[in-house]
Amino acid sequence: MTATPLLVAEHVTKSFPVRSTTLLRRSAERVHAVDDVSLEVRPGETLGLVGETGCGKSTLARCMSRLYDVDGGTVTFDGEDITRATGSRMRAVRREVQLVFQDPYGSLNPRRRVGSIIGDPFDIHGIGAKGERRRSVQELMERVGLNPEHYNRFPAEFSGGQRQRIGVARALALRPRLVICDEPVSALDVSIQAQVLNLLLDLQEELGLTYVFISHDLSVVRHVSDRIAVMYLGQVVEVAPTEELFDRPRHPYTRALLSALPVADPDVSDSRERVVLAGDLPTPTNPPSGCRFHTRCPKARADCAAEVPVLRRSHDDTADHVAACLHPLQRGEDLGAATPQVQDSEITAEQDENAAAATPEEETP
Ligand SMILES: Nc1ncnc2c1ncn2[C@@H]1O[C@H](COP(=O)(O)OP(=O)(O)OP(=O)(O)O)[C@@H](O)[C@H]1O
Repeated sequence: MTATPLLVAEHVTKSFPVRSTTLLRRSAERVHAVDDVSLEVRPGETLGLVGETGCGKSTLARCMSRLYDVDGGTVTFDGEDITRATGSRMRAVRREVQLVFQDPYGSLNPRRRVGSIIGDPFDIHGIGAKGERRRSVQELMERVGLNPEHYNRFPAEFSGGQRQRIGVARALALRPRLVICDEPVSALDVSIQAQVLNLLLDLQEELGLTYVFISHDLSVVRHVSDRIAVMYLGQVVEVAPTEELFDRPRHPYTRALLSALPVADPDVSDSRERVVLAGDLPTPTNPPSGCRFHTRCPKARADCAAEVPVLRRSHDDTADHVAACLHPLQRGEDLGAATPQVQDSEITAEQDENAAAATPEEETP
Protein backbone atom coordinates (compact mmCIF):
# COMPACT_ATOMS: atom_id res chain seq x y z
CA MET A 1 0.00 0.00 0.00
CA THR A 2 1.21 3.49 -0.82
CA ALA A 3 1.47 5.65 2.34
CA THR A 4 -0.96 8.55 2.75
CA PRO A 5 0.74 11.58 1.17
CA LEU A 6 2.20 14.24 3.44
CA LEU A 7 1.45 16.99 0.95
CA VAL A 8 -0.91 17.02 -2.01
CA ALA A 9 -1.11 19.74 -4.64
CA GLU A 10 -4.25 19.51 -6.77
CA HIS A 11 -4.75 21.54 -9.94
CA VAL A 12 -2.48 24.27 -8.60
CA THR A 13 -2.25 27.37 -10.77
CA LYS A 14 -0.16 30.49 -10.24
CA SER A 15 0.47 33.41 -12.56
CA PHE A 16 2.18 36.78 -12.20
CA PRO A 17 1.57 40.09 -13.93
CA VAL A 18 4.19 40.74 -16.58
CA ARG A 19 6.60 43.39 -15.43
CA SER A 20 6.00 46.40 -17.66
CA THR A 21 8.98 48.04 -19.30
CA THR A 22 7.38 51.46 -18.96
CA LEU A 23 6.44 52.95 -15.62
CA LEU A 24 3.27 54.51 -16.95
CA ARG A 25 1.47 51.50 -18.33
CA ARG A 26 0.58 48.32 -16.47
CA SER A 27 0.67 45.24 -18.64
CA ALA A 28 -2.47 43.12 -18.76
CA GLU A 29 -0.42 40.08 -19.70
CA ARG A 30 0.41 37.40 -17.16
CA VAL A 31 3.19 34.83 -16.83
CA HIS A 32 1.56 31.45 -16.37
CA ALA A 33 4.29 30.09 -14.11
CA VAL A 34 2.37 27.03 -12.83
CA ASP A 35 -0.70 25.75 -14.62
CA ASP A 36 -2.93 22.97 -13.31
CA VAL A 37 -0.28 20.97 -11.47
CA SER A 38 -1.27 17.97 -9.36
CA LEU A 39 1.41 16.23 -7.36
CA GLU A 40 1.80 14.35 -4.10
CA VAL A 41 4.72 14.11 -1.71
CA ARG A 42 4.86 10.94 0.38
CA PRO A 43 6.19 10.77 3.92
CA GLY A 44 9.90 10.04 4.14
CA GLU A 45 10.54 10.29 0.42
CA THR A 46 12.54 12.69 -1.68
CA LEU A 47 10.53 13.93 -4.62
CA GLY A 48 12.79 15.45 -7.26
CA LEU A 49 11.49 18.29 -9.40
CA VAL A 50 13.35 18.88 -12.66
CA GLY A 51 12.96 20.98 -15.77
CA GLU A 52 14.57 23.80 -17.71
CA THR A 53 15.06 27.20 -16.19
CA GLY A 54 11.81 29.17 -15.97
CA CYS A 55 9.54 26.10 -16.16
CA GLY A 56 7.98 26.92 -12.78
CA LYS A 57 9.82 24.73 -10.28
CA SER A 58 10.43 27.47 -7.71
CA THR A 59 6.95 28.90 -8.09
CA LEU A 60 5.43 25.47 -7.51
CA ALA A 61 7.63 25.01 -4.43
CA ARG A 62 6.50 28.35 -3.05
CA CYS A 63 2.86 27.45 -3.70
CA MET A 64 3.32 24.09 -1.95
CA SER A 65 4.83 25.77 1.10
CA ARG A 66 2.25 28.59 1.00
CA LEU A 67 4.93 31.23 0.56
CA TYR A 68 2.69 32.12 -2.37
CA ASP A 69 -1.08 32.03 -2.34
CA VAL A 70 -2.29 29.94 -5.26
CA ASP A 71 -4.63 31.41 -7.90
CA GLY A 72 -6.46 28.11 -8.26
CA GLY A 73 -6.37 24.57 -6.94
CA THR A 74 -5.66 23.31 -3.44
CA VAL A 75 -2.71 22.37 -1.25
CA THR A 76 -3.29 19.78 1.46
CA PHE A 77 -0.73 19.10 4.20
CA ASP A 78 -1.09 16.07 6.43
CA GLY A 79 -4.70 15.67 5.37
CA GLU A 80 -5.67 19.29 6.01
CA ASP A 81 -6.47 21.82 3.30
CA ILE A 82 -4.02 24.67 3.90
CA THR A 83 -4.81 26.62 0.73
CA ARG A 84 -6.42 29.45 2.65
CA ALA A 85 -4.96 28.82 6.11
CA THR A 86 -4.33 31.94 8.18
CA GLY A 87 -3.30 32.86 11.74
CA SER A 88 -2.28 30.08 14.08
CA ARG A 89 -2.94 27.38 11.49
CA MET A 90 -0.60 29.12 9.06
CA ARG A 91 2.07 29.47 11.76
CA ALA A 92 1.85 25.73 12.34
CA VAL A 93 2.31 25.11 8.60
CA ARG A 94 5.35 27.42 8.61
CA ARG A 95 6.90 25.24 11.34
CA GLU A 96 6.22 22.01 9.49
CA VAL A 97 7.27 23.08 6.00
CA GLN A 98 10.63 24.80 5.53
CA LEU A 99 12.68 25.89 2.55
CA VAL A 100 16.38 25.77 1.80
CA PHE A 101 17.29 28.21 -0.95
CA GLN A 102 19.89 28.12 -3.68
CA ASP A 103 21.97 31.10 -2.79
CA PRO A 104 23.87 30.67 0.46
CA TYR A 105 25.42 34.10 -0.15
CA GLY A 106 22.28 36.13 -0.77
CA SER A 107 19.98 34.50 1.78
CA LEU A 108 22.15 35.34 4.83
CA ASN A 109 22.32 38.88 6.18
CA PRO A 110 26.07 39.69 6.16
CA ARG A 111 25.77 41.98 9.20
CA ARG A 112 24.27 39.39 11.53
CA ARG A 113 26.08 36.69 13.48
CA VAL A 114 25.31 33.15 12.37
CA GLY A 115 24.07 32.14 15.81
CA SER A 116 21.33 34.72 15.64
CA ILE A 117 20.55 33.89 11.97
CA ILE A 118 20.08 30.20 12.77
CA GLY A 119 18.07 31.12 15.88
CA ASP A 120 15.66 33.39 13.95
CA PRO A 121 12.89 30.76 13.80
CA PHE A 122 13.00 30.42 17.61
CA ASP A 123 12.49 34.17 17.97
CA ILE A 124 9.77 34.35 15.33
CA HIS A 125 7.83 31.51 16.92
CA GLY A 126 8.68 32.51 20.51
CA ILE A 127 10.34 29.22 21.38
CA GLY A 128 12.73 28.76 24.33
CA ALA A 129 14.44 31.12 26.78
CA LYS A 130 17.63 32.93 25.66
CA GLY A 131 20.17 30.50 27.15
CA GLU A 132 18.18 27.57 25.83
CA ARG A 133 18.12 29.06 22.34
CA ARG A 134 21.88 29.38 22.28
CA ARG A 135 22.22 25.73 23.26
CA SER A 136 19.65 24.68 20.63
CA VAL A 137 21.43 26.70 17.93
CA GLN A 138 24.79 25.19 18.86
CA GLU A 139 23.28 21.71 18.71
CA LEU A 140 21.94 22.51 15.26
CA MET A 141 25.34 23.79 14.18
CA GLU A 142 26.93 20.57 15.32
CA ARG A 143 24.29 18.48 13.58
CA VAL A 144 24.97 20.13 10.20
CA GLY A 145 28.76 19.86 10.59
CA LEU A 146 29.56 23.41 11.74
CA ASN A 147 31.75 24.24 14.71
CA PRO A 148 29.40 25.46 17.51
CA GLU A 149 32.20 27.73 18.70
CA HIS A 150 31.69 29.77 15.54
CA TYR A 151 28.32 30.96 16.89
CA ASN A 152 29.42 34.62 16.92
CA ARG A 153 31.03 34.69 13.49
CA PHE A 154 29.61 36.53 10.48
CA PRO A 155 28.54 34.78 7.22
CA ALA A 156 31.55 36.18 5.35
CA GLU A 157 33.81 34.13 7.61
CA PHE A 158 32.34 30.89 6.24
CA SER A 159 32.94 29.10 2.92
CA GLY A 160 30.11 28.54 0.40
CA GLY A 161 29.44 25.00 1.59
CA GLN A 162 29.45 26.12 5.23
CA ARG A 163 26.99 28.91 4.42
CA GLN A 164 24.64 26.39 2.87
CA ARG A 165 24.97 24.38 6.10
CA ILE A 166 23.88 27.51 7.96
CA GLY A 167 20.81 27.66 5.70
CA VAL A 168 20.08 23.99 6.40
CA ALA A 169 20.48 24.49 10.18
CA ARG A 170 18.05 27.44 10.08
CA ALA A 171 15.54 25.37 8.10
CA LEU A 172 15.75 22.53 10.63
CA ALA A 173 15.43 24.70 13.75
CA LEU A 174 11.69 24.12 14.14
CA ARG A 175 11.90 20.38 13.41
CA PRO A 176 9.91 20.55 10.16
CA ARG A 177 8.51 17.45 8.57
CA LEU A 178 8.84 18.66 4.98
CA VAL A 179 11.89 20.51 3.65
CA ILE A 180 11.75 21.99 0.17
CA CYS A 181 15.29 22.33 -1.16
CA ASP A 182 15.34 24.77 -4.08
CA GLU A 183 18.57 24.21 -6.03
CA PRO A 184 20.48 23.80 -2.73
CA VAL A 185 23.81 22.92 -4.31
CA SER A 186 23.70 24.76 -7.66
CA ALA A 187 25.79 27.68 -6.43
CA LEU A 188 28.48 25.43 -4.95
CA ASP A 189 31.68 23.98 -6.41
CA VAL A 190 31.19 20.42 -7.63
CA SER A 191 33.58 19.13 -4.95
CA ILE A 192 31.44 20.72 -2.22
CA GLN A 193 28.10 19.70 -3.75
CA ALA A 194 28.55 16.03 -2.77
CA GLN A 195 29.26 16.98 0.85
CA VAL A 196 26.09 19.05 1.15
CA LEU A 197 24.01 16.39 -0.64
CA ASN A 198 25.32 13.70 1.71
CA LEU A 199 24.54 15.92 4.69
CA LEU A 200 20.96 16.31 3.45
CA LEU A 201 20.64 12.54 3.00
CA ASP A 202 22.07 11.83 6.48
CA LEU A 203 19.71 14.37 8.07
CA GLN A 204 16.78 12.83 6.24
CA GLU A 205 17.55 9.43 7.73
CA GLU A 206 18.29 10.76 11.22
CA LEU A 207 15.25 13.03 11.46
CA GLY A 208 12.78 11.18 9.23
CA LEU A 209 12.47 14.19 6.92
CA THR A 210 10.54 14.39 3.68
CA TYR A 211 12.15 16.38 0.87
CA VAL A 212 11.09 18.08 -2.31
CA PHE A 213 14.37 18.55 -4.15
CA ILE A 214 14.48 21.04 -7.01
CA SER A 215 17.28 21.10 -9.53
CA HIS A 216 17.94 21.54 -13.21
CA ASP A 217 20.78 19.02 -12.80
CA LEU A 218 19.39 15.56 -13.52
CA SER A 219 22.37 13.67 -12.14
CA VAL A 220 22.03 15.43 -8.79
CA VAL A 221 18.29 14.73 -8.70
CA ARG A 222 18.86 11.09 -9.59
CA HIS A 223 21.33 10.73 -6.73
CA VAL A 224 18.92 11.94 -4.05
CA SER A 225 15.36 11.24 -5.28
CA ASP A 226 12.98 8.33 -4.79
CA ARG A 227 10.59 9.71 -7.38
CA ILE A 228 11.00 12.45 -9.96
CA ALA A 229 8.49 14.88 -11.46
CA VAL A 230 9.46 16.50 -14.76
CA MET A 231 8.13 20.00 -15.47
CA TYR A 232 7.78 21.76 -18.79
CA LEU A 233 6.43 25.28 -19.18
CA GLY A 234 4.41 25.36 -15.96
CA GLN A 235 3.12 21.80 -16.09
CA VAL A 236 4.22 18.41 -14.80
CA VAL A 237 4.60 16.14 -17.82
CA GLU A 238 5.79 12.95 -16.14
CA VAL A 239 6.16 11.49 -12.65
CA ALA A 240 7.87 8.18 -11.94
CA PRO A 241 10.10 6.33 -9.50
CA THR A 242 13.65 7.48 -10.20
CA GLU A 243 15.16 4.43 -11.83
CA GLU A 244 12.00 3.76 -13.83
CA LEU A 245 12.12 7.29 -15.18
CA PHE A 246 15.71 6.83 -16.25
CA ASP A 247 15.16 3.32 -17.64
CA ARG A 248 11.84 3.88 -19.36
CA PRO A 249 11.08 7.56 -19.89
CA ARG A 250 7.72 7.94 -21.60
CA HIS A 251 7.15 11.58 -22.34
CA PRO A 252 9.06 12.91 -25.35
CA TYR A 253 10.31 15.82 -23.24
CA THR A 254 11.70 13.50 -20.56
CA ARG A 255 13.37 11.49 -23.31
CA ALA A 256 14.95 14.63 -24.66
CA LEU A 257 16.20 15.70 -21.22
CA LEU A 258 17.69 12.28 -20.50
CA SER A 259 19.26 11.90 -23.91
CA ALA A 260 21.23 15.09 -23.30
CA LEU A 261 22.89 13.61 -20.21
CA PRO A 262 26.54 12.71 -20.70
CA VAL A 263 27.48 9.05 -20.15
CA ALA A 264 29.43 8.45 -16.96
CA ASP A 265 32.20 6.44 -18.64
CA PRO A 266 33.42 7.81 -21.99
CA ASP A 267 34.85 4.37 -22.90
CA VAL A 268 31.40 2.77 -22.70
CA SER A 269 29.57 2.91 -26.04
CA ASP A 270 26.44 5.02 -25.85
CA SER A 271 23.52 3.50 -27.76
CA ARG A 272 20.85 5.78 -26.31
CA GLU A 273 18.25 7.43 -28.50
CA ARG A 274 19.35 11.01 -29.18
CA VAL A 275 16.54 13.55 -29.05
CA VAL A 276 17.44 17.03 -30.16
CA LEU A 277 14.83 19.63 -29.35
CA ALA A 278 14.00 22.11 -32.07
CA GLY A 279 13.41 25.77 -31.36
CA ASP A 280 13.48 27.85 -28.22
CA LEU A 281 11.49 27.43 -25.04
CA PRO A 282 8.16 29.23 -25.68
CA THR A 283 7.24 32.07 -23.33
CA PRO A 284 5.02 31.21 -20.36
CA THR A 285 3.15 34.45 -21.06
CA ASN A 286 1.58 32.93 -24.13
CA PRO A 287 2.11 29.17 -23.97
CA PRO A 288 1.31 27.01 -27.03
CA SER A 289 -2.19 25.56 -27.35
CA GLY A 290 -2.88 21.86 -26.83
CA CYS A 291 0.21 20.07 -25.65
CA ARG A 292 2.63 22.82 -24.60
CA PHE A 293 5.53 20.77 -25.84
CA HIS A 294 4.21 20.28 -29.36
CA THR A 295 6.17 23.18 -30.86
CA ARG A 296 9.45 21.41 -29.98
CA CYS A 297 8.36 17.79 -29.84
CA PRO A 298 10.07 15.52 -32.35
CA LYS A 299 7.02 13.22 -32.26
CA ALA A 300 4.26 15.83 -32.48
CA ARG A 301 1.27 15.22 -34.72
CA ALA A 302 -1.30 17.71 -35.95
CA ASP A 303 -3.75 16.90 -33.13
CA CYS A 304 -1.15 17.71 -30.45
CA ALA A 305 -1.72 21.41 -31.16
CA ALA A 306 -5.36 20.98 -30.18
CA GLU A 307 -5.31 18.66 -27.17
CA VAL A 308 -3.04 16.79 -24.79
CA PRO A 309 -3.54 13.05 -25.08
CA VAL A 310 -3.88 12.26 -21.38
CA LEU A 311 -3.16 8.66 -20.61
CA ARG A 312 -3.13 7.40 -17.07
CA ARG A 313 -2.53 4.08 -15.43
CA SER A 314 -4.73 3.07 -12.55
CA HIS A 315 -3.19 4.07 -9.22
CA ASP A 316 -1.70 1.04 -7.56
CA ASP A 317 1.64 0.08 -6.06
CA THR A 318 3.20 -1.27 -9.20
CA ALA A 319 1.89 1.37 -11.56
CA ASP A 320 3.41 4.53 -10.21
CA HIS A 321 4.40 6.05 -13.47
CA VAL A 322 2.22 8.79 -14.96
CA ALA A 323 2.95 10.73 -18.12
CA ALA A 324 0.82 13.51 -19.58
CA CYS A 325 1.61 12.21 -23.04
CA LEU A 326 3.23 9.03 -24.16
CA HIS A 327 5.64 8.80 -26.97
CA PRO A 328 3.08 8.75 -29.82
CA LEU A 329 4.51 5.51 -31.11
CA GLN A 330 3.62 3.83 -27.82
CA ARG A 331 0.06 5.03 -27.61
CA GLY A 332 -1.40 1.67 -28.58
CA GLU A 333 0.34 -0.29 -25.84
CA ASP A 334 -1.39 -1.78 -22.86
CA LEU A 335 -0.21 0.44 -20.03
CA GLY A 336 -1.14 -2.16 -17.43
CA ALA A 337 1.72 -4.36 -18.59
CA ALA A 338 5.37 -3.44 -18.43
CA THR A 339 6.16 -1.17 -21.34
CA PRO A 340 9.12 -2.50 -23.29
CA GLN A 341 11.81 0.06 -23.94
CA VAL A 342 11.77 0.56 -27.67
CA GLN A 343 14.16 2.47 -29.79
CA ASP A 344 12.55 4.34 -32.69
CA SER A 345 14.50 2.30 -35.17
CA GLU A 346 12.95 -0.93 -33.83
CA ILE A 347 9.42 0.16 -34.65
CA THR A 348 8.21 -0.84 -38.07
CA ALA A 349 6.01 1.37 -40.20
CA GLU A 350 3.11 -1.05 -39.64
CA GLN A 351 3.45 -0.91 -35.84
CA ASP A 352 3.62 2.85 -36.07
CA GLU A 353 0.34 2.98 -38.01
CA ASN A 354 -1.40 0.57 -35.61
CA ALA A 355 -0.22 2.52 -32.63
CA ALA A 356 -1.41 5.80 -34.04
CA ALA A 357 -4.84 4.35 -34.89
CA ALA A 358 -5.41 2.58 -31.58
CA THR A 359 -7.47 4.23 -28.86
CA PRO A 360 -6.20 2.91 -25.54
CA GLU A 361 -8.76 2.17 -22.83
CA GLU A 362 -6.98 4.38 -20.34
CA GLU A 363 -7.28 7.46 -22.51
CA THR A 364 -9.45 10.15 -20.99
CA PRO A 365 -10.39 13.45 -22.58
N1 LIG B 1 7.55 37.09 -8.72
C1 LIG B 1 7.47 36.94 -10.04
N2 LIG B 1 6.98 37.92 -10.83
C2 LIG B 1 6.88 37.75 -12.18
N3 LIG B 1 7.25 36.64 -12.83
C3 LIG B 1 7.76 35.63 -12.10
C4 LIG B 1 7.89 35.72 -10.67
N4 LIG B 1 8.43 34.55 -10.21
C5 LIG B 1 8.62 33.78 -11.31
N5 LIG B 1 8.22 34.42 -12.43
C6 LIG B 1 8.24 33.88 -13.80
O1 LIG B 1 7.55 32.65 -13.76
C7 LIG B 1 8.21 31.69 -14.59
C8 LIG B 1 8.61 30.49 -13.73
O2 LIG B 1 9.67 30.91 -12.86
P1 LIG B 1 10.30 29.97 -11.75
O3 LIG B 1 11.34 30.75 -11.05
O4 LIG B 1 9.22 29.36 -10.96
O5 LIG B 1 10.97 28.84 -12.66
P2 LIG B 1 12.15 27.82 -12.31
O6 LIG B 1 11.86 26.59 -13.07
O7 LIG B 1 12.29 27.71 -10.84
O8 LIG B 1 13.42 28.56 -12.92
P3 LIG B 1 14.93 28.58 -12.41
O9 LIG B 1 15.46 27.20 -12.57
O10 LIG B 1 15.59 29.57 -13.32
O11 LIG B 1 14.89 29.04 -10.97
C9 LIG B 1 9.38 32.41 -15.23
O12 LIG B 1 8.97 32.87 -16.50
C10 LIG B 1 9.64 33.57 -14.29
O13 LIG B 1 10.19 34.67 -14.97
